[in-house]
Amino acid sequence: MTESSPLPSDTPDVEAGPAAGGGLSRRRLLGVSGSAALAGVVAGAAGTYAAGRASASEPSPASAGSTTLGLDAPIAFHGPHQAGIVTPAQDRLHFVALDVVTKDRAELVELLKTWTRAAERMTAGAEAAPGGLVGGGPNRVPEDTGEAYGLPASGLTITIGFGPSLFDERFGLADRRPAALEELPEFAGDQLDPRRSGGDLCIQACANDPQVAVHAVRNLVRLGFGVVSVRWSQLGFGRTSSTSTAQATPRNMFGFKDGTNNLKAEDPAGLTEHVWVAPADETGGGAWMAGGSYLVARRIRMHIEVWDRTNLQEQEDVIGRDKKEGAPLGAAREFDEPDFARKGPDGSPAIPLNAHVRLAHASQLGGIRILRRGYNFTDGTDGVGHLDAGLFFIAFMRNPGTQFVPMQRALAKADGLNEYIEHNGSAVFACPPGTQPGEWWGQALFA
Ligand SMILES: C=CC1=C(C)c2cc3[nH]c(cc4nc(cc5[nH]c(cc1n2)c(C)c5CCC(=O)O)C(CCC(=O)O)=C4C)c(C)c3C=C
Ligand SMILES: [Fe+2]
Repeated sequence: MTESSPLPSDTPDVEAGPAAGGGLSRRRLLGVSGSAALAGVVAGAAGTYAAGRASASEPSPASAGSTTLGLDAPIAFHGPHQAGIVTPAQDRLHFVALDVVTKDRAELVELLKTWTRAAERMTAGAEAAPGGLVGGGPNRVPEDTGEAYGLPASGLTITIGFGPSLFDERFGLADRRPAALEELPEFAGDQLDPRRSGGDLCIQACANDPQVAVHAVRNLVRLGFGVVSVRWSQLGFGRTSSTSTAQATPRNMFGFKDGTNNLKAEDPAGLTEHVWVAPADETGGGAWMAGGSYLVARRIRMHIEVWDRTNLQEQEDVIGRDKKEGAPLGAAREFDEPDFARKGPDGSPAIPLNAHVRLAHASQLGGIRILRRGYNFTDGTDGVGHLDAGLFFIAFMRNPGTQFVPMQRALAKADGLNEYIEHNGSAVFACPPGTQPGEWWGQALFA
């Protein structure tokens, strides 16, 4: 975190990614004096990364690690899409859903402008506002809360979304609500808690340092005092997806590799087809959402004490992959294609009919895919001796009604996992496209 006022000059045609493959840190940025110099460093670093992604030196999945991915480095804020969607998933999450408490449209617009400027700064490794920590002098409230001062940018991304409830009568947005932005229907088995669901706005802050992610949300909430109030929030301590082939697949709280067959940044055709809203999408929301994406969040409690008393064969049958390697049952390696027709030694399907990966696979769902970007969570205990732990499921897609909804319906109906999990929070948001320098989040929506 630095004091200077960066104006990150990004490469608009490059997907948001680590702006410096070699680990540019806030400590190194601290050695650069002046905002122009800092902006130059960030811009140059972005160029380095853009060149590196296509080069032969890109890390292989096996070698992907903190050094090669530059986990301290800043991620480019500007671009055609918001960062934090196909950005290689960072390790930590702070997600917050907010309600707008003002009735004044102008106040909301002003906040979105202020938030955009603060997000540009914080993702570049700077304080939320110039002179944040102490620059206002002893008689003023500091403009930055301070807990990330001296920490590197840590790959921070801040992604904003607009919930269906924002498009009611309050702000004159009713006729701008995309048809795709509907509250999710109730699914079989849902145990949703309204205190963990919904919201007018969301902010997803991801970083490789939890303090940096929490600092980002805290400062945006602080800036929104009197305009927005926090409805619910969720911390995530470990990613449960890979969104880049350069990342090793992480494990979820059931001990299984999660994110193997995910959409990845290196598959632009797949992202165009399944993730980014196209200008011509009739349900997408029109021009203001083109290049954006829809975010579905589900807080899924995992009954790990029950799972931990379940034998390995049953665990693998429920998922449809082996626990150690992550290979589809009947195959040998993690990235082998699942063969759903294959029979096991006893003549029954090698991947059971109610296995999670069979029911969620595109081949069983008319080609539907989503980009998963969830996090493990543990929120203490439930008062009767069980960990309140699970998966904070986040997924991005072009249309929740034709992607998440049919997929979750299929899972809710037959998934063997249902015995071990419970969905207790739910929300959907429209994440507008990325911004260019000088623009602000949602500018085209409020135009
Ligand atoms: C509606 C979408 C999904 C929900 C909800 C969901 C919950 C959930 N998943 C796991 C664990 C795993 N999921 C895996 C694969 C997988 N999951 C979904 C969708 C949802 N999961 C998809 C589309 C896929 C890919 C299927 C395929 O094409 O093969 C896997 C296997 C590894 C992988 O490919 O990621 C695991 C493990 C849990 C524990 C969970 C709820 C708590
Ligand atoms: Fe899954």
